[in-house]
Amino acid sequence: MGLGERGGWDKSESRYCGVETEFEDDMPRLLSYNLSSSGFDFVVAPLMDPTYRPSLLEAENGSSHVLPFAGSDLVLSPSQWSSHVVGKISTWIDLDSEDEIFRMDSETTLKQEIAWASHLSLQACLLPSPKRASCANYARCVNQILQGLSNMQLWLRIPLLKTDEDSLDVDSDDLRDSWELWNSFRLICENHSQLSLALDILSTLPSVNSIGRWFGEPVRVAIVHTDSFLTNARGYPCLSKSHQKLITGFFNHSVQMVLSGKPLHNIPAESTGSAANHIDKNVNNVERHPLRSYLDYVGYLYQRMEPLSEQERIELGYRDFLQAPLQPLMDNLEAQTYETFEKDSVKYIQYQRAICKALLDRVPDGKESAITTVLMVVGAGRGPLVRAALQAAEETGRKLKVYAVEKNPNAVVTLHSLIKLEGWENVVTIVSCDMRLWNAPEKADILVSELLGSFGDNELSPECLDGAQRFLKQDGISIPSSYTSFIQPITASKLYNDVKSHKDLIHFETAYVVKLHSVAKLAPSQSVFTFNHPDYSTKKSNQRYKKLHFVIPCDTGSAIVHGFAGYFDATLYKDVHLGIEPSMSTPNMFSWFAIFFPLRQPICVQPGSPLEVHFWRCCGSTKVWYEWCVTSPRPSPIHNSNGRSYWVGL
Ligand SMILES: C[S@@+](CC[C@H](N)C(=O)[O-])C[C@H]1O[C@@H](n2cnc3c(N)ncnc32)[C@H](O)[C@@H]1O
Repeated sequence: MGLGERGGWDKSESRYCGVETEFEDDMPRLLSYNLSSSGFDFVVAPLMDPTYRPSLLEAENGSSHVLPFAGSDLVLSPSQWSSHVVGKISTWIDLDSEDEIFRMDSETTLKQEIAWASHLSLQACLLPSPKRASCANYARCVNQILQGLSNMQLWLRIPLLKTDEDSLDVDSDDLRDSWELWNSFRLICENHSQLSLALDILSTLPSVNSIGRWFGEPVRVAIVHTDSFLTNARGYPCLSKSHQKLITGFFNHSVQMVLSGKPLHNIPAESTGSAANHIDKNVNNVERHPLRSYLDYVGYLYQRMEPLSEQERIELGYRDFLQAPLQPLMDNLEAQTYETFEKDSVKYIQYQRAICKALLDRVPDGKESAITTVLMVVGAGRGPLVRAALQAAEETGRKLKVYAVEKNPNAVVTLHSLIKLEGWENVVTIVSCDMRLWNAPEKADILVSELLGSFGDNELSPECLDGAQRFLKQDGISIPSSYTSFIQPITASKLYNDVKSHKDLIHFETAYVVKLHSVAKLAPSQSVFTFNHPDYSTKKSNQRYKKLHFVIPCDTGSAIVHGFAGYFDATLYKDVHLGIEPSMSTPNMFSWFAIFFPLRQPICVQPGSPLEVHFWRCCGSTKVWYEWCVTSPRPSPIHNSNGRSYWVGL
């Protein structure tokens, strides 16, 4: 059973699907019935007889009773318990009941069952859904248990439910938005990383926006009820298009499935065996598990998914993994990093297209042999942009003189051998120097650079190009000619917990490079800072300040903001752009992941009411840094004041 976090969707893995069962005191029988021939990977089974109440038993037997657990620990091997059984905590418990005896019984039972599950080394227990909106005592007790828990996960069961605001009485006590229930529970439990979610998928689904929120939450399992299934023309269970999309989304996020409920479909006794039918037929007439056709359908949805591309496979290990940002000026990149960049052919194709257009604008047709364009690649690395420039010259028939300027002496070694190998000695001059300090022997027509970070200007492209602008002709062209950063609020429980695990302020005030995956994007991104090159304005400054208002769509419901995802888009030249802002990202380009600006305290936002955010780009004599804060719906502290935690050295 892949109950821990899986790396992600992978066709070579077996699927992980469990079944929810009734209490059965013969555990080995329960397992053999549901697993071996029936195809499930694990059972979600009650650990204790549901008729048991501590107070009744104590009254009858005093304290010397044996708890009515489902068999002793000896009935299964430790690995069977741990791989094939998820403990289902008694559903009758209500720790917020008005009835004190019942409440005490509930607490005792919860603790006894979890203690037993820990003794068995189960990987997870399913906690029943809170019975009421006010569930402080339940959450308090679970939090207490979490403090002493070794590795086990607690999956809080929550129905996937959100009603339209106007479809309920104002005074009704009915649950309107189950996310609120989850949110208050996990806040009381201080976002404990071993508290996660089991979502009950019902026959009616909430809006797409509202479902989207859950993808930023720690959903471990989706419990699909048989009554959520429709019936296809052949009498077999199937799911609506929106349910299919949801289940596929869960598969993509390593969420396991559990089937629950009684079979509601009368499967035709005889199957035709038609190839068009996706259901795996029981040709041998062996008695089938009553939920087998439901399991087959879920398996079919799994198999039907597009396999991951090679690039996605490579990136699997980076998903939702916080990476320390680069210090590109202070540090020198390693060969391995250059190699990764150089594999991204899409990036260089875009640069080549931009350089072609610039060359054609610079040198009109008919003047090809009369004019030599001086092109400088500043920050040339190991030479891929030099190659792109020379290919553009060949493509357009323009004559080129190239300077390759690079401050990393190790990359310069590679540049020298590349130029020899390619026979570019007569066209390319290598300059081993920081572009801000170089005294160029002549001025450039075209200045080509790629000094961009995930947030555009965060690797100090503006400061470096300010230094290089001195040797660009007055009418010269900079590629890129501009770049803009973007942010959007996100729910990102995993990232938040990872930042929090460091237990210090520094980590909450650092921007991380992350391959975002299990996040909910709560509103469209908005532009933050733009830089244009060249920039001859007299009051030029690279300091920036921007105030932004995000509005969470009304049908989303309330949501929690753990921080901001950051992106960039760069205009290389005219209509040639390159970037990672999701709505206009360059397809198949992989050089940049997004950036993540965390918040020290997650902020809950109501739909329709604005989230006001401030971002500053600050510049000192030795460093550049960002500061950020939220002012509405409630103020947050300023993050990274004076660049005390995170900065980029000049
Ligand atoms: C992101 S890499 C790009 C390398 C290469 N152009 C490519 O596309 O693969 C940026 C390069 O610029 C260099 N660099 C950064 N700041 C520089 C500066 N001020 N002067 C010269 N080179 C610089 C770095 O050492 C690094 O090799």
